[in-house]
Amino acid sequence: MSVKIAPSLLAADFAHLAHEVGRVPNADWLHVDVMDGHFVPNLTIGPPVVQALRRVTSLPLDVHLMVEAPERWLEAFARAGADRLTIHVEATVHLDRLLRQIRELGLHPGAALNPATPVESLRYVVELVDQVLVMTVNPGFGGQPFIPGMLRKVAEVRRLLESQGSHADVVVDGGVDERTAPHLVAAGASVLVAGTSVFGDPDPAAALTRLRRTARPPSDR
Ligand SMILES: O=C(CO)[C@H](O)[C@H](O)COP(=O)(O)O
Ligand SMILES: [Fe+2]
Repeated sequence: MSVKIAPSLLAADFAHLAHEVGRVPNADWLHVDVMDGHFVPNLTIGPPVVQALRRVTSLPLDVHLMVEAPERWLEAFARAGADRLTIHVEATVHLDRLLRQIRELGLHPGAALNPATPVESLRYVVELVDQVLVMTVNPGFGGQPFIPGMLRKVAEVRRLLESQGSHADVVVDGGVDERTAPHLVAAGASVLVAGTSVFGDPDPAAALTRLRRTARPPSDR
């Protein structure tokens, strides 16, 4: 299974988003971080920006909702043209219902875990998700250092999925770079979200290619 790379636009130049999207033609997905100033202490972007991005790219738009009461926003992001919609398990007491709603809207549902949230919280929704996002930093900001303990968690998520016959993607988000990527892939990650390590590079496409290479087995680099 080849690893997918999803550059995070959080680290791109917001004044020139269309240009930034054009700098990562080799991406598999584009990761869009939505923050509401409540679930996380930061505010970013909403459906109008996703709609604008939809007009300038055919890459899958992977929307990561870091918002309270995500049920208020599912339809709006579906209408805006999101392809994949990930909600945090900590943000709702109706995880099962919302994951089903995302599927009914025609999108790929995802569930995200903050660093302190146990993998066990996913046990009864495995069949409802196309991806599990493991936060490898605390959500809210780009450019933070990777939390090493999350490697064990990635492996635990992969084991839980496999135990139920699920081939859902395991997405890792936060502090992913050429140093951490090989460990994350070895632990079971299949999608690497990378903001700073891609858009912080003068040549984001080259940085993405390097990241993809480090994610391969050493014999295949
Ligand atoms: O969800 C996020 C933050 O909450 C971002 O996707 C993540 O931080 C990516 O940024 P970086 O690669 O710079 O760590
Ligand atoms: Fe994210």
